[in-house]
Amino acid sequence: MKDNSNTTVVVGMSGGVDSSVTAKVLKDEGYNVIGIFMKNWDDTDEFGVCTATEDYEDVRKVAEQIGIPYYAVNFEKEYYDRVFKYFLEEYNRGRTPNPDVMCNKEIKFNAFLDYAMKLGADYVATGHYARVTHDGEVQMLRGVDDNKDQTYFLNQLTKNQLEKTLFPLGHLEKSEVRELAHKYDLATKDKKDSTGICFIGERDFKEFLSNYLPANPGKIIDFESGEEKGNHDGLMYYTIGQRQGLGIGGSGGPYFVAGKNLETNELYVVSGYDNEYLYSTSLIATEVNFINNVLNEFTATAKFRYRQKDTKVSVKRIGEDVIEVTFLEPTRAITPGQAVVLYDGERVIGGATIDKVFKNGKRLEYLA
Ligand SMILES: Nc1ncnc2c1ncn2[C@@H]1O[C@H](COP(=O)(O)OP(=O)(O)OP(=O)(O)O)[C@@H](O)[C@H]1O
Repeated sequence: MKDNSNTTVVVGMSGGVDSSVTAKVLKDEGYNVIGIFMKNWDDTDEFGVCTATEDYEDVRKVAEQIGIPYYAVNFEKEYYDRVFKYFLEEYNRGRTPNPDVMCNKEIKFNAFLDYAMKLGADYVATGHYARVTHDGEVQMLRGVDDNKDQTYFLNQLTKNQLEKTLFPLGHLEKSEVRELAHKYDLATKDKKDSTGICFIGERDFKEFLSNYLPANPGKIIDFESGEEKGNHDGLMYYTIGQRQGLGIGGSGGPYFVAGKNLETNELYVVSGYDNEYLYSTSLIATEVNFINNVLNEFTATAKFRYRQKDTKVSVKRIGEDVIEVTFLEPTRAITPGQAVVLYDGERVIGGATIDKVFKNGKRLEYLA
């Protein structure tokens, strides 16, 4: 086996099963492993109890079981400035941001990675379901577990960041990771998977957001007939294509969110899942990140949201940081603020933020 004892890896340990197994696997491969827990959000509840304390307690147990040093660092300020502010600004603009993408770009593979490098680490590792190849030019590949692949959220990582990153779980299925946790009897072996917003966790989203942005109720309008259908609680609570939570029934439904008008504070809905107003044919995206070099025009497959099959697209660079993505077939519920992630088979080409959406060359202004 390769001698890894001179290679130091800092593992981001969340107190969850995936990062526990990550640390164990690397330790067994002979690396010099350090576990670090990040605290990026003050989640003290109304009783003064902080749930991060429990997670850190799990990090301690696992680190002691596998025999690695561990500690906690605080990036609350970085998280607030670089992720949370952006998150609020995007909602304010009527868009649906993706805080997990920003969190990976700015915190896990930036603030945290820098911190690890200053400690003298050669690599950072996380329990993400993705693969990175280091022989030859660095490339990012999808995780082999189709159901867990997290490359959608990692699309903003650059070659420089990936060169210093290991994803030891990328070639495993989630079920195999659980089995390993059981085999090694790790303290987190039966811990439930976390969901929710990166570092902020699971909460009542509406209530949470209303603490930061004033909710401004307004009218719900049938986009096709102009008819008033009811009232909404604030445009920020709705995303394109959504059905649930509109609170409108009656004739003509079911209704789906088709757009927003920030000036009049109106929410546009249309009737029927497959309504033509929910479909578009191309988009313009900004904040483009290509991991490896690309041509100015190429074909690829794309994901426009996390849980979605790939769609065939053609891509054209139209500015330093701007691409135009044209879909082979009209596509439903393309949402400004979300990421478009481009793939060449298993390989991640890169990603960008959806900015403007078009149908047959005409901009869909109503999407906000
Ligand atoms: N608080 C944290 N401190 C350090 N690293 C973290 C933290 N939260 C997440 N990470 C790292 O990011 C990876 C992906 O995070 P995500 O929130 O998707 O967790 P997950 O897939 O539920 O994994 P886990 O089971 O390890 O919590 C984790 O496996 C871990 O390596």
